[in-house]
Amino acid sequence: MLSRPSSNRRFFRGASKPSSRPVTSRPTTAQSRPTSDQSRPWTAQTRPGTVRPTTSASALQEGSHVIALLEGRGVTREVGMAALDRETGRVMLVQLADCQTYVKTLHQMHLHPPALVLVPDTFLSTSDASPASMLVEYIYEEFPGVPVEPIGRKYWNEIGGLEFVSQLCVEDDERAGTLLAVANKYYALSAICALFKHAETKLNTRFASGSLRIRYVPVEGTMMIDPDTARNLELVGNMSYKKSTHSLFGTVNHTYTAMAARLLRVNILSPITAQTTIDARLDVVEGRLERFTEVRTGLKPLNKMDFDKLIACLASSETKPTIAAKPAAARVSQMLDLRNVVRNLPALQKALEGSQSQLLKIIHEMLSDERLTKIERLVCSSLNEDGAPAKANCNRLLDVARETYKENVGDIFALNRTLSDTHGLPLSLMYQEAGFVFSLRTNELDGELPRGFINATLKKGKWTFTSMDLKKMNARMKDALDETLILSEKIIQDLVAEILVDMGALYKASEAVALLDMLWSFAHTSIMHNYVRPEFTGTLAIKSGRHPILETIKSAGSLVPNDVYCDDSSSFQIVQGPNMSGKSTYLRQVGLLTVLAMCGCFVPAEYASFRIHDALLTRLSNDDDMEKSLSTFASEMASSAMILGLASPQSLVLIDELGRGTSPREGVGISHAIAEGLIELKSFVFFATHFNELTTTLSRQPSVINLHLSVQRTSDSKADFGVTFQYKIVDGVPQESSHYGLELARLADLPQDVLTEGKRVAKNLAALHARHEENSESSKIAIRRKALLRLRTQLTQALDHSALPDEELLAYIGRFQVDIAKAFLYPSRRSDT
Ligand SMILES: Nc1ncnc2c1ncn2[C@@H]1O[C@H](COP(=O)(O)OP(=O)(O)OP(=O)(O)O)[C@@H](O)[C@H]1O
Repeated sequence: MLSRPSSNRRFFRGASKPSSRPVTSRPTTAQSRPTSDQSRPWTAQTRPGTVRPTTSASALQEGSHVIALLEGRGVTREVGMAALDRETGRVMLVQLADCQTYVKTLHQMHLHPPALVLVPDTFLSTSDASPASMLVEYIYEEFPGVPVEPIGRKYWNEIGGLEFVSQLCVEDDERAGTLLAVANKYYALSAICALFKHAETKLNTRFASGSLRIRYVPVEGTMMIDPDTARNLELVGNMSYKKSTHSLFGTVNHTYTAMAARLLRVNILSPITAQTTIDARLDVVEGRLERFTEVRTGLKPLNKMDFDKLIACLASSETKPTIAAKPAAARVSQMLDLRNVVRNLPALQKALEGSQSQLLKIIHEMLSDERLTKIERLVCSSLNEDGAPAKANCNRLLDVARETYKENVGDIFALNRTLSDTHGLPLSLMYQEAGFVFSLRTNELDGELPRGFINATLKKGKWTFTSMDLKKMNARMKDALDETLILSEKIIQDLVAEILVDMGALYKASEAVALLDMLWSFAHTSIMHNYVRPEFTGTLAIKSGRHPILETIKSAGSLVPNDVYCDDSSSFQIVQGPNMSGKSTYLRQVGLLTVLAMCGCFVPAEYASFRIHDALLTRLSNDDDMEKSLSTFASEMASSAMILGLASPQSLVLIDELGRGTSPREGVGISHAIAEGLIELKSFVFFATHFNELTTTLSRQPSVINLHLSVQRTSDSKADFGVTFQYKIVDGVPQESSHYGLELARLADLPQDVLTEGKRVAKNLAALHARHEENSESSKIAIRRKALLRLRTQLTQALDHSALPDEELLAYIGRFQVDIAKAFLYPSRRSDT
């Protein structure tokens, strides 16, 4: 899917007003969906299954968060958000200034997929005269099926929010920082207040004091990837293939624990921007994760474990506690899981002992917390191997209840023996939900059951029945059993209360294991697929880069590696080539490799250097616009507006074919205008287009570079359109004489004289165009400008990143002199690459 439906609404705001909707009903985008090939863009015709989503699939992962959102009414669109993961008990707070399309808020919501969204009641539509807020409209569109619930305005209270944070936030090293960070965040605090009020009153859940990991997330520390981009690049999921591995997440996910898989997902959707942190992660992966095997052995017993979920279960309790045997049994099983976790941590800690890497040292330290040993001792000494409380003597009442239970069971067996003797029948006992019953095979009963037996039923060749005495004994036994469990629950509750004091250590251990597991997964992937360590130099330079998802799908050797080079002097790259030549794949590869590198993972290439980007923004062609019955043009314009609004010099922008939905002349005009806007912003832009004219109209811009995907004419009739796709990126504009469109026309059996005339006109036009270009004074100026810009970038690069000795550096700089002289003396020898 990809289109931001609401953005289109914005685009046509004058034409149609968003409809107001009742709280529970959600718009169905499928209603007026056209058939799949109706008005399909021509470029997408025969593409075989590249990994591409085909349905809206807005939820990249099943939601488990309750998200409370509050928006300021001012011009700045300040949004506060509090998200509680119901499964893991993590709470995230964020406050940001958003734009008209709420792309940042939606991005944060995708990072914490919602199961329920809470908004102030005033945000929802009450009548046609008072429509729902735009933010709510966007949520309906982006997360169809997720309920949006109104919460009374009085519950959105800043002071109440701060009280909740200071009462519930776990006592650890980050607590003080969290309290400080949220102190002046009015919207985020109000949102958390409404969230916990809702948890108490509607979800019937209360959290123990100091038991939740509440964090304030500064949005600046991560690269912004809008939800459409995440879907189009198939970062965490794809809808074309059933196999979940056909996504970036699937490609690098070899994690054992659930926490690590979650961490990986969040990292891929919002990679980090702190270079020191990225480098620390890369150091670990480069050492191929010291003691790779030992770490794996330590992680294996934790397979599928979710510490966070476990800790959250321990920390939460029902607001109206029901003392019953069932929750008691669940508590016992949670304690057993906790025991497994704490028992297995020392193996991991040992595996990291004496590590060289700074990050591994920190993880080792987090796992060496003495409080973990204390918890282990506490749990192990409190539970038997079967999970029953071991400290029998610690509670006399429990002793008595257990004895009574045993006696009751003994009495039931004695009754069975007595009745068997009295009636001369081989009676046996069976345990059912309501307690014990007598049973007899049909062939063991000759005639009728003796008097005194009741409720006889025949099932699968067996009679089962009971007696009044047995019923009474069952009732006594069940009472004793319930009493045992309830008393055990009390003991476990006391144990939990003791553990809760050291909750911070458990959360820390969970974080440490998640990070270690994720890094192990990175190391494993880079060994398996031969990835290399990326550098961060400010220049995007990739040698023989491979599309990481395509690499796992294509047969060995069939994937063509490609190079990328982009710096300040070549920040706008026009990528051309006929249909199916690999343009989209090339663009996506640039995006995917950047994401991998910024997560701290190695990348599939022979060499790779990146810039740290603040945002990855894309307009990638997709078929889902059709499904959402949106005009291609409207969708393109909406995403372009979003990109122009958010892009900065630090952004990476990928645009695949603009201007498809309008006339060619308008298409060129609009593409040109958008391209100029992006050039001015100085973002790194990869711009795939079929409009040859752009290479001319943009040629005056010194930072524009032309590239194309090479194809070769072939006599092989089996080859597509009489050409072979080489999927290789090469410098410069494609040769006008190629005329692949005419080759295609030949296949369609156009008369020979029409083809010949077509070729003649196309050739003459190309020659005319080339002559004009060569002689034009302005094109000479453009070439000189380019040369100067390149010189400046090369000199800055050399200053910032060169590790060459002085002499070699001088020789290197000397070569720039030659290039610049050539550009000024022979400007007509174009070298725009
Ligand atoms: N480097 C490559 N190595 C091998 N196969 C590739 C490579 N790049 C692309 N392909 C294959 O070529 C097909 C077309 O690629 P892609 O969709 O990127 O082309 P395109 O030029 O964007 O096409 P269109 O203009 O029709 O959108 C895909 O199925 C893909 O698997």
